Amino acid sequence: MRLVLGSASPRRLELLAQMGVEPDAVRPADIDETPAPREEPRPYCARMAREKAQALTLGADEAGLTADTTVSLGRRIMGKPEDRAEAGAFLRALSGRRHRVVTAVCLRVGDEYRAREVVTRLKMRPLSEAEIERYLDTEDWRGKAGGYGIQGPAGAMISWIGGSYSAVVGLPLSETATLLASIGKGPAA
Ligand SMILES: Cc1cn([C@H]2C[C@H](O)[C@@H](COP(=O)(O)OP(=O)(O)OP(=O)(O)O)O2)c(=O)[nH]c1=O
Repeated sequence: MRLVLGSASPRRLELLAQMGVEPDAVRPADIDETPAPREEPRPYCARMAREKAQALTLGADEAGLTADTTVSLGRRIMGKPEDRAEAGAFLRALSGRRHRVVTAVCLRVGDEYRAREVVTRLKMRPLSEAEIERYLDTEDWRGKAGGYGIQGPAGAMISWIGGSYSAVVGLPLSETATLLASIGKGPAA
């Protein structure tokens, strides 16, 4: 069976490569990422991963892998910031607080959807306004949920993590390996 990665994220491709998996094709799935009224972060994230999988066009011999990463501060959903001002607002809200990063991964095989969700807890140390502005200047926040990337300069802002580092970066390696094993692929096959 061929594996199609339904993602435009270079991180997801790299994380697959880290476990020795190279997809046969990469087909980014474009969906509407607007949360529903009062939708909570975890169900929202699971719905996004599933809708990305549903949006994929797959051949009969193809399985599709998609994922979604969402930062959650209490019930608040923080997706990819629209602009610098929104990234700054996210960071000011996260500064000195604990939050969660939810990553949902979905494997579509025919009309069957096999899904996993991973919740990682993190603590961001208090950030000064000057530090936030310097980070925003790096542009590293672009395209990253919550307006930060733990794998870049923002790694120095995270004082504690409980859960899966790879899930925060975009793909939980262990759970993805389990899903891929169900189609005979990856390190756990
Ligand atoms: C919190 C955090 C998120 N991110 C990234 C992972 C995801 O790429 C992004 C969240 O956006 P997503 O909507 O999950 O993914 P995407 O739009 O980049 O790609 P696609 O939907 O095509 O798969 O934030 C980091 O790289 N590091 C981090 O520390």
